[in-house]
Amino acid sequence: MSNEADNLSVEQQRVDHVIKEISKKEEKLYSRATGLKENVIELRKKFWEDVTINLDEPDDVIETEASIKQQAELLSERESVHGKVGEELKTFEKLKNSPYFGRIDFVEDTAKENDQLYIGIKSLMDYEEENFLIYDWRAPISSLYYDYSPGKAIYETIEGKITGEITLKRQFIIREGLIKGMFDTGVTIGDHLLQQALGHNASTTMKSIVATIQKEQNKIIRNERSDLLVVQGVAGSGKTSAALQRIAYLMYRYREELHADNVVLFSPNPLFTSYISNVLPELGETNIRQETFLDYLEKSVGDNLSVESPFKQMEYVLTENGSDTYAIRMKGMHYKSSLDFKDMIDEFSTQLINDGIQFRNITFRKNILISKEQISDYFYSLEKEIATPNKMELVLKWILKEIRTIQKEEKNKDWVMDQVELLDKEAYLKAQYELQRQDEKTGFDDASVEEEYLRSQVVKKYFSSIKKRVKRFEFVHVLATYRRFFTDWNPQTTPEYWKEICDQTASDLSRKYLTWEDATPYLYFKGTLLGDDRADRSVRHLIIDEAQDYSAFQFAYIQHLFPYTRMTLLGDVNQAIYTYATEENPLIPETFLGNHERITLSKSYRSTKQIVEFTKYFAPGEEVIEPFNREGSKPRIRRNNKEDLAAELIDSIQSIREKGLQTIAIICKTLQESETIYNLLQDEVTIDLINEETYSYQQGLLVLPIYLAKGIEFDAVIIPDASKQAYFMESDRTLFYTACTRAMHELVMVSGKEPCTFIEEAPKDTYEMN
Ligand SMILES: Nc1ncnc2c1ncn2[C@@H]1O[C@H](COP(=O)(O)OP(=O)(O)OP(=O)(O)O)[C@@H](O)[C@H]1O
Repeated sequence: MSNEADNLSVEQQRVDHVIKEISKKEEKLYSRATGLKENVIELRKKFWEDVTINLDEPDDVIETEASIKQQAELLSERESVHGKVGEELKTFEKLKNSPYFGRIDFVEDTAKENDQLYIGIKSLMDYEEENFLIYDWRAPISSLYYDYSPGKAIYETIEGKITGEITLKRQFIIREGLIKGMFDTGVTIGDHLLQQALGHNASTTMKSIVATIQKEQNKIIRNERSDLLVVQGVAGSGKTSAALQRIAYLMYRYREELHADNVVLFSPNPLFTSYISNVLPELGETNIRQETFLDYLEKSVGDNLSVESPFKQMEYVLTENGSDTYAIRMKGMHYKSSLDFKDMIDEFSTQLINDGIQFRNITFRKNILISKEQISDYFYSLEKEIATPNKMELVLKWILKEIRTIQKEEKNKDWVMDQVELLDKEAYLKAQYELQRQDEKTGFDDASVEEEYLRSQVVKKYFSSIKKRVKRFEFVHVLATYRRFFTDWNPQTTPEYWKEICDQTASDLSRKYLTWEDATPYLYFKGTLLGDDRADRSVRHLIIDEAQDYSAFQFAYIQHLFPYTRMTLLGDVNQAIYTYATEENPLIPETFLGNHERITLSKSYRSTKQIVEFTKYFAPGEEVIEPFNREGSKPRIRRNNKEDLAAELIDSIQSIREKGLQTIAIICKTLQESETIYNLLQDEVTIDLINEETYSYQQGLLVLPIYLAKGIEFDAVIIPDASKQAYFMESDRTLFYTACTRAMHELVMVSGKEPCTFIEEAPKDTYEMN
């Protein structure tokens, strides 16, 4: 037998041994799980039998409550243990299929013993719980695997640095318990495995990359020192992948203190949220809070305002050029994205200390209980030095006190008696029961007491909704105050066309419509009046993907909302598709971030070498872009004449499918164009149109606008109109680049007679034209 075959046989024996150990442990755990399950079922069935219920005396009621609570706690504790055991069993199943993916042999300088370490998605001890059979990829020692090739190596532990030598580095592909591939690697984590990982077809959900994490990516994943980590990575360089493995790493590293709801990920669109939703569960971790920034803002806006999505804004920018209001809105968009506008809001807020905040009347049955003037007078009578949100708290307390007084007076009015007469039998019975209980103590017992009681119940019910609204600060008319900013106030310095911008904004606000460019400023302003949502103090880590799409103002607002949160920003300046609104974004070096650490990723893994070699010529930024060495065919330009676009597209789709590629995205500049293409093709082929409400997609043929394809990848991309008429402005460059870089294996661009200038920037030998 050759040496290689020998090695393979020894390694397979070890895999078999590990699987046997897992099976033994699984069996033991399984019987524990069965016991627990029965226990939980029994507890649920007998829940009420084991609770002592006695409501006769107040003391008995308290005792009953305690007894229910105790029983519920016991049940929930058992359920949670049962859940954990279930999770562990699932992990065992995964490990039986593929126990590990790597091995390193390491000789510590002090020990001189050759340790063989096998690395997989979870740690595993043998049945006797004495030796590690598998090390978790996140364990400190596992960093050796990602950071070093054979030779001298160091890793860090809590106790300090450990030095030694790696004598072997081996990678495995194990499926269903069988070694399908085994490679001893030199410099980086072998091309073999990476080639395999990248050569497959696109999937509708992202996969974890733990077996092939690259050294640069590992720096992002394991970074613990920075409060603000900024990653600029070219398209397809693994930013999202690194972000997700980083979350899994942090959850492992800080497992005692960091829970899934302490970590928030802002993603670019709902499709992306579902695209990445499997990675953490695949790694055995619970999913964290994932939302779009739009979702986040919408939750806090209130006032029945409708918020424009960034996608609608982009659609407006791309399709409404030429309308009367367009130029003004573009100017407004630009200004409202800047920190100058934030300063302007601060200036306005400072002035509101003296006057100008708008309040709402507190009304009840069409009568004003407390007028807005009274509220305003009370507010402005408070010490000027007290911060506005604190003054609002004081106003709130004052209003509630006033309402309590009014409530008492209201009780004796006629309308209350009318309502009492309309009460149902149940309310009367309840009243009698209550009064009987009180009677035992007070000795009261007559009809007037009952009436009194019922009156107070009716008034209480009617006033409770007012109180709730007061507690939500609805007495402050934030919208009207913000509107005054544009109608009644003259800032010291203003941008060009400020008057027109103001008119346009005021008219939108009158319609209760918040454009995307106004959404963040509005919430920031609301925070200056009412204070910000305290719940966000629980967020310990915030990860922002596609960070280049955030304006200076939006990012400053995020920092203001999460002052104690560690942040990781990941993005690519080349894909900054909102540059029409904001040229400043958090990824541009030294913009406005303050203290931060920056990591750059320049290798692109998603697309074939041919696609990267083509797209890099028209990439907007200066970043170095290196392709990973995976071969494919050159991008193709098809110069059709417009009349037979459908035939042209179907022909392209067929030739792509003949290569065995399944997920083909027709990526358009706008939703409008996507709908046209969809209508053109829907009778000929099965095709899905993706819009901003689409939350997931199936493999197959899709049509979608560029802004919804962000962060996602497809086997093949077809750009149905890559002509000079479609992409001609400088601001189209990032759009075109983003669309092209979604392709893993094939890129086809259909152009008219004149392909767009960006294509012309690439040397002719980087593409084929027919
Ligand atoms: N180390 C790796 N091992 C295996 N696959 C990888 C690795 N790094 C990246 N990839 C793959 O490359 C593709 C692109 O990765 P990812 O989407 O994370 O890149 P990105 O930088 O976020 O891209 P973009 O900014 O263009 O959306 C994915 O298919 C991912 O699985």
